[in-house]
Amino acid sequence: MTATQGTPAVRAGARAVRRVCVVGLGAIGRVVATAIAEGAVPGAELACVVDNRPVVGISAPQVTIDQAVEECDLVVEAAGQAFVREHGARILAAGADLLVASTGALTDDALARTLTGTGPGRVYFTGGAVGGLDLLQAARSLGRPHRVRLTTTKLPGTLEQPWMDEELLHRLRTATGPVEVMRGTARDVPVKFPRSTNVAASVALAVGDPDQVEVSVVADPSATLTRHLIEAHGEHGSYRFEVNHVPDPVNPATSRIVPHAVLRSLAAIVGRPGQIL
Ligand SMILES: NC(=O)C1=CN([C@@H]2O[C@H](COP(=O)(O)OP(=O)(O)OC[C@H]3O[C@@H](n4cnc5c(N)ncnc54)[C@H](OP(=O)(O)O)[C@@H]3O)[C@@H](O)[C@H]2O)C=CC1
Ligand SMILES: O=C([O-])CC(=O)C(=O)O
Repeated sequence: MTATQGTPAVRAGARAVRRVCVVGLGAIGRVVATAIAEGAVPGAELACVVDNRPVVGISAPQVTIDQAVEECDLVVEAAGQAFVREHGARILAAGADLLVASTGALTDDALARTLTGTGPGRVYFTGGAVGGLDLLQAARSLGRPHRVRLTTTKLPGTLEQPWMDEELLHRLRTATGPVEVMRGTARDVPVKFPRSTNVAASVALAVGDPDQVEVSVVADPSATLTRHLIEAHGEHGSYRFEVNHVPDPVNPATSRIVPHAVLRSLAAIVGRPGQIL
């Protein structure tokens, strides 16, 4: 480090307030954008928003994604896996960082390679609706766990998909108790339920291997709370994290906690001196 680089003034300058764009102003993005605009995240200001539909009630300009990459230096994605696939690399190449909520996109090895190979922007993901990922990530350095399992239980209506046949849809719609609608790995499942099982991909990112995470997706008409149960066992220990979330009232596929998890992730990325991060 040179003498100039080491001066407090220059170091403080490197921590300029981050100009944030929120993409997707739905259940997650609206809460996130509103909080940033209100100054709830020290170190971040809301520069602009991007959405497919006209946005009202947010005090930042709505722009195209092309304009956004010019105007911001951090994009918070709350739009969907397709957005990450389509625009992720361009955002990073333009020099903006990307905080991903739709982590299911990242279990595509080719896309993950492209994103990790593109810069100077950096890719972050939020833990979103699940907890314990920091510990699973830490445990990884002691060796891969033997078994990792995620069981996600949601209201049947939140799990209906265009690819489902009549028989499965009928089972979902007439269920009087829990029905397993898919069993697979964290590589297969988030692709099949792109708006409902990103959590599987988030667990996989923590564990380091989507093929190692066994996932069971359960529809349960009595699941007024969305449940995610993570179980991991290895030589170094065993872990069990269970969360039960109130769903968002407008989009019950998404848990109400998720925008707040995104805000927490953002706060850690843009953290200011004077905060314990
Ligand atoms: N990591 C986690 O734990 C979780 C992750 N998620 C992820 O976050 C995403 C957003 O969730 P949520 O807020 O509940 O979803 P919503 O459907 O409530 O909102 C998404 C918004 O993004 C818009 N949108 C979609 N695609 C684009 C695009 N290419 N460009 C601009 N705007 C776009 C949608 O518009 P339109 O409706 O017109 O397409 C909609 O307004 C989910 O799809 C899911 O992938 C969700 C929950 C938990
Ligand atoms: O919000 C949740 O509980 C989980 C969710 O939709 C997802 O992972 O895509």
